Amino acid sequence: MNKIERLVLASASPRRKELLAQIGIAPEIVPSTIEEKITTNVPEEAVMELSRQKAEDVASRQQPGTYVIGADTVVAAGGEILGKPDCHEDAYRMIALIEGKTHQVYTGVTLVYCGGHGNKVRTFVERTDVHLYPMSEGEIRTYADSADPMDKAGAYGIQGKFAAFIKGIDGDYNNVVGLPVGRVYQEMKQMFEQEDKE
Ligand SMILES: Cc1cn([C@H]2C[C@H](O)[C@@H](COP(=O)(O)OP(=O)(O)OP(=O)(O)O)O2)c(=O)[nH]c1=O
Repeated sequence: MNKIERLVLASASPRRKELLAQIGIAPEIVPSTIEEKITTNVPEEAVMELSRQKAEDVASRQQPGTYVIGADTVVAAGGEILGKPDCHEDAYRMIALIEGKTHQVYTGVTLVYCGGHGNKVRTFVERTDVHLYPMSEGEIRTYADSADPMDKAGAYGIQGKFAAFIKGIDGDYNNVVGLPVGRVYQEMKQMFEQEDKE
């Protein structure tokens, strides 16, 4: 992992930056400015598609030798894909849908290596199942009216006050917070090894 000439995180999410910092990676931050477009109802495919759009948008403005990381997180519940809520009412609706049950969190990640002769792209998706305790109407209302849900997929943050309602998870915790850093590291390592062979 010491061969990176330049690493760029195509994300405005402070959580993703912190998760990379936790494993000793300090990328430059260049958030993507594209309008995100989903062309599928399958959550795994949607997050991979969006992570790729973000990473490729930023990669198109980078010098050769740069690695770019793009990511996207959604919650899937009751056949619906839940992104960030539009307003507090929307947050209430999302939390009422997921309380007392199990839902899935998917994060799609795309790594782009900007080569001199075209880019190399690697995309993958990580899933975590999250089990929630039942919530009263008052608990849903208080949480939905707070600032916490507004910038988060599914209208909750496992890392904040919402922890009071988390019964357990199956899978990677960091994936729920927005970036499965263990998997990202392993995939980057494989990408570098491939570069070395070529
Ligand atoms: C479910 C869940 C999501 N989230 C966050 C992770 C993501 O930052 C956010 C989902 O929005 P995203 O669109 O994936 O990312 P973003 O808008 O924050 O940043 P960018 O598009 O620039 O990359 O929800 C939590 O922080 N905690 C949680 O428990």
